[in-house]
Amino acid sequence: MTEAKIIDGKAFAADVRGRVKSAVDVLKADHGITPGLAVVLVGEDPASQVYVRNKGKQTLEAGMNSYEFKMPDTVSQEELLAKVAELNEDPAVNGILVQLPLPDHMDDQAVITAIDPDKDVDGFHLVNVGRLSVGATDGLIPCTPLGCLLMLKDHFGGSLSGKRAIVVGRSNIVGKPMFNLLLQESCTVTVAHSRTDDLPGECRRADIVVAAVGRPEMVKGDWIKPGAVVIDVGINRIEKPDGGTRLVGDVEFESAKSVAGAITPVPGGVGPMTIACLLRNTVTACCQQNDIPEPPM
Ligand SMILES: Nc1nc2c(c(=O)[nH]1)N[C@@H](CN(C=O)c1ccc(C(=O)N[C@@H](CCC(=O)O)C(=O)O)cc1)CN2
Ligand SMILES: [Mg+2]
Repeated sequence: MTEAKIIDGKAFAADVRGRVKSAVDVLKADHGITPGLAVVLVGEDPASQVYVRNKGKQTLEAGMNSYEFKMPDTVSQEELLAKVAELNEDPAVNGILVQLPLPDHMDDQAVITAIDPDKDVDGFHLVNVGRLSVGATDGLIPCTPLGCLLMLKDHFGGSLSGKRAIVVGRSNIVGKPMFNLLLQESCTVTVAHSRTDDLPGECRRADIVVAAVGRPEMVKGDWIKPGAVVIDVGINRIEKPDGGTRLVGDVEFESAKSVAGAITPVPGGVGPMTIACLLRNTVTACCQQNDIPEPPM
């Protein structure tokens, strides 16, 4: 058995960003419009600070306007909601993202609900959840599942029709939207979770495994059907024997790569696609708000 193809998420994301930039160039040249993305960060979580900085940097590199708002973790939910309301009304802002997780004293869903669904470039608003579940074409799709789908479609040369897929994990942010996207692509989809009976057996039936449980290296190589495509959404920091730390996914990479047909690594797999798809969603939102056709991306 040959080793799996390693899907290079970094290169793939760079390619998506290049296509987003070309689309932005078209919007500027043909319509005089520059898309704008507003990102709100509450508190000082170190990982969130890095993600928000990268979002701002990549937004500018794609030729779009970036607006960054930092609020202390002592800010009240009312103050955050007032900021969201202001961004909803700002015509220069086409996309709004509130970085998660929010501090404990805030209700994530209440904040997401306050975002104008047409500017909800995270795709987390109930209106966008509904649009995705009925297959509407005007919805905004959550960035991480969209990134997974783009990589899968590329791998299979476009069509996923008839593939047996399993999504391990049922979160609102990844598992459930991933289920809907794969179903829309005419896959036969199983959603597995902590109560699933015989999880290894369920995984072994799948041509596509999307692991999004948040448990380090839980999915083992002998759970994978030979030749299957494995998309690892997990980002888990674990301790090394020498006391340092390293990032691992939800899949045991070494054992899985000798069985799978293709596999995404961690880091450098799905992660970079999240921000690339955020930029893509911002262009999509901008085109929808201005009633102009979306340039190919
Ligand atoms: N409002 C949102 N909050 C959060 C989201 C989101 O999509 N919307 N997703 C995550 C964080 N996130 C972006 O916000 C994100 C996570 C990871 C990566 C990434 O590129 N990861 C790298 C590894 C990075 C590292 O070394 O730690 C990789 O996997 O290669 C990008 C964006 C939660 N919050
Ligand atoms: Mg609309």
